[in-house]
Amino acid sequence: MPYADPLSPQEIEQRLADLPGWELSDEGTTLRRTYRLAHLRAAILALHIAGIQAELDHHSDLTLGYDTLAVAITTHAAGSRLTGKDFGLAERIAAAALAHQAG
Ligand SMILES: C[C@H](O)[C@H](O)[C@H]1CNC2=NC(N)=NC(=O)C2=N1
Repeated sequence: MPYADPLSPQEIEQRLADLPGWELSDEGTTLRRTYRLAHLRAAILALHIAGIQAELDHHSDLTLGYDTLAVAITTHAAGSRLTGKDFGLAERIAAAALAHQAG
């Protein structure tokens, strides 16, 4: 049984509409958003995200910058395509970022 099934382009557009500030990259195979916040606060948000990912057993690539935290999500087990798991994780990250007042 696959880890999760890839979403259709229509499903991706519908779910993306509920994630303001997030965009598709890599030919529609990856969800991305860069949050801007002070370095230490970005690191704390990354720690919060790591906890969510452990809970969901689904993981983003996080890049901590000087005053940014960049998030990239795809489902490796689906051949690096977008699945419902990616959007579920992105929705949880968006809620966490709001709580951390990340812009
Ligand atoms: C065994 C475990 O469920 C898998 O390795 C999971 C963990 N987290 C994952 N995260 C992501 N983004 N893609 C995966 O394919 C994936 N696989």
